[in-house]
Amino acid sequence: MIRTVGLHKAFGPKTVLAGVDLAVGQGESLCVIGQSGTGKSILLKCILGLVAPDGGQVFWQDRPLDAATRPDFFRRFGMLFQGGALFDSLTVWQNVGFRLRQRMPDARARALAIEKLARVGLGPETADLMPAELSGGMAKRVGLARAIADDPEVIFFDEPTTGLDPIRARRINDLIRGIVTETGATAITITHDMDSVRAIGDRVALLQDGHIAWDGPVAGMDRAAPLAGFLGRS
Ligand SMILES: Nc1ncnc2c1ncn2[C@@H]1O[C@H](COP(=O)(O)OP(=O)(O)OP(=O)(O)O)[C@@H](O)[C@H]1O
Repeated sequence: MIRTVGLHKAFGPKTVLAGVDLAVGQGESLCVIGQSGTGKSILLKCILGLVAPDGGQVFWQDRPLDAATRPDFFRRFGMLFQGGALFDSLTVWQNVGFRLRQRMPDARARALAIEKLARVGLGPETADLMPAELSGGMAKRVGLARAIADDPEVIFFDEPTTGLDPIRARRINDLIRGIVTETGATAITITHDMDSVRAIGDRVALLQDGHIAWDGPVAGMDRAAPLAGFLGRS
C-alpha cells in the first residue's frame, strides 16, 4: 500500500537515508526502529512529503506520491504526533474534530469527536477542556482520538509512548493495537520502545546506516541476529 524505493536524503556531507526500500501492505502494522539519529523521523517526513528526498520515490497504492496524488492521500491518513501536538487554543473536541469541522456543522463534528474520545477511554466531560488541563496520558489519548477522527486508511504513530510511564505506555500500546485491528487501517509506527513493537507491530524494520538492515515479522525478531545489538543482547 505504501512503498519507498531507493529513498535518499543527505544534509550537506551527512547521508541520512542511503537508499531505503520499505513496503507496508494494506492492513499491516509496521514498526520502524533504529538508534537515535538514524533517520526514522526523516524517513517519515519523506513519506509525508514534509521533506523532499534527494532521490528515490514513495508510492501509495502503486501511484507515486507527488503533488497530484498527495491531497487525496492526506484525506485518508491520520497521525499521532510525538508529544501529542494539540492546538493549545482549541478545546479537546475542537482538536479531535479539527478536520471534521471543515466539512460538517459543529454539532455533528462535536458528536463524532465525543464518540472517538470514548473509543480512547475519555468521557464526554473531557470534550470542553483545554489541552493545558490534560495530563500527559490524557493528551496522548486526545491525540490518538484526533488521529482516528476521520476514519483514516493509514495511521502514522510517531514515538507513541514517549514521555509516558510504563503503565500508561502499555495502555496506549494496547489501545493502538485494538484500534488498528478493529479499523483494519494500515499502520506505520516509529519507535524506540520494543514493548510498543511487540504490542503494535506485525512486522518490524530496523533502520541502520541509512538502510533497512533487517525486516521481518515481530514474532521472529528475538532470533534475528541483526537486531541483537538493538535489543541489547550480545
Ligand atoms: N534539517 C536538518 N538539517 C541537518 N541535519 C538534519 C536535519 N534534520 C535531521 N537532520 C539529521 O538527520 C539525522 C536523522 O535525524 P532524525 O530526526 O530522522 O533521527 P531519528 O532516528 O528520528 O532520531 P530520534 O529517534 O532521536 O528522534 C540526525 O543526525 C539529524 O541531526
